[in-house]
Amino acid sequence: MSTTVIKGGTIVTADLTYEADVLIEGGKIAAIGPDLAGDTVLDASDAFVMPGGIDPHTHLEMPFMGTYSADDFDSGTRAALAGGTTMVVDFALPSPGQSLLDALKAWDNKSARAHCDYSFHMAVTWWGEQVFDEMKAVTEKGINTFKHFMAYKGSLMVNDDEMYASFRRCAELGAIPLVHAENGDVVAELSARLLAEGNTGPEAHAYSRPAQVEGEATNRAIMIADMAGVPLYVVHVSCEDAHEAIRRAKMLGRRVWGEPLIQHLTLDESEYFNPDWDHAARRVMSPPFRDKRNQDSLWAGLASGTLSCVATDHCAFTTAQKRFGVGDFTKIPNGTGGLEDRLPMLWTQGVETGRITPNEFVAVTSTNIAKILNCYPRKGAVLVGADADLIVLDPRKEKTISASTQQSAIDYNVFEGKTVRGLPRYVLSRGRVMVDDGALRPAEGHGEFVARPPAGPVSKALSAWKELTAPRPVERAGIPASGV
Ligand SMILES: NC(=O)NCCC(=O)O
Ligand SMILES: [Zn+2]
Ligand SMILES: [Zn+2]
Repeated sequence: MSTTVIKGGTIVTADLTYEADVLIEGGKIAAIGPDLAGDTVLDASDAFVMPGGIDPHTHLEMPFMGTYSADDFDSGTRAALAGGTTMVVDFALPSPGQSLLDALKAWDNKSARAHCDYSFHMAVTWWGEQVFDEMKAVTEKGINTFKHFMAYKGSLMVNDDEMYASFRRCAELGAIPLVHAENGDVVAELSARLLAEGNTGPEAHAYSRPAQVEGEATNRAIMIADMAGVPLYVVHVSCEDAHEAIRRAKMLGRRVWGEPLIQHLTLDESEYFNPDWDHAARRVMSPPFRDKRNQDSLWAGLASGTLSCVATDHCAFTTAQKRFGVGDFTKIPNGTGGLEDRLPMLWTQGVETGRITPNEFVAVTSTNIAKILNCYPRKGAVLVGADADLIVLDPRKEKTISASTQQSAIDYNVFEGKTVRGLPRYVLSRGRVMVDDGALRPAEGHGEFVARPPAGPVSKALSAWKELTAPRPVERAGIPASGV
């Protein structure tokens, strides 16, 4: 079997920085140490060898708001690899009333084109006995995360009773619920009022989703998860109100994780006031971009560990698709891209500025989520036996982001014109060189599904604690527990 060696680099993991070569055989890391030899040699001098990025939040070819997101598993995973991401986790989305297993089949078909490894979260978009039953079958297929939308009233949103029932089921199965935390009832009211008052442009999207709707919903989801006895993962945390709820819960020992997006960390609400309608509409996403105070809160969360992972929520729509909402901001498809830009943007605006360390960079782009999703150390690690999903990141390699050179299928880039460093010299997916001296070498269909079993360490520990502290009847002499 032929071997590859990455030579002369500095290995950076979530907790260590040291010089060593990495030997790869059969798609796995076979040895780490000095003076290793292999059939193919990749030069990592003056560069960092890290676990490939894992993006836990993508929507590829997703049916949404009357259209489909424009990047599919072909262009989406090419974009991922070009930016140093070697695994994506996409959302299988049953339409209301649809079987979860049918939705999974549909996502399975789409993912056949993937260039890098992938996994799925399952969305709970409606509730009933069938969903309850199928959740078990879904976990048996290697999916241990279930997403709940607290917004998008009338389409994807679930109510509190449904969410509580689903969270209880997750607790029984050792699965983890995810939430999109915005108060969908309030958003619907505000949107209707704004439209009635003649606020029809993309800036009204931001007015309709103030930080309070996110803070309220985040706190509510945390409390419901605590009552259901299950950990909770909050996607796209964009503001201090939501971060504060997560921080407070963590300090009380609750098992909650928060995921900011690279867009919310680096782009602000002024984008919505741009006089060019297309410019503003291209940046419409939920939650919307916020002000500097909220951005500072997210950066502080990454540095302090109260926020855990940086994702993209990559859900890209073309300008033509965005124009569905001319005259009515509620019809602008919600979503932005970012898969190719997440790592270089975070390196440039996070590590180079000193907001986070290189080790924290690895933690929040790869290792933390691999642990949460229960696929560590197969993914997210530079360890003997781990999948050889690796990047050789060159801290001096520089580019200016431009839609004209991106892999994504859309006609613009929300980071257009930003100069970034920390680009991949090499990217390996299970040992196969996908980016070679900076050039993408795509391999459609190379990507494999990553099964993630339930009952990971945090789920197990929390169930043990909840069992130990569960309500119990008090034994009283002479008084029977049940009536006579
Ligand atoms: N975030 C967004 O605006 N679009 C994608 C769907 C979602 O995550 O809410
Ligand atoms: Zn969302
Ligand atoms: Zn999303």
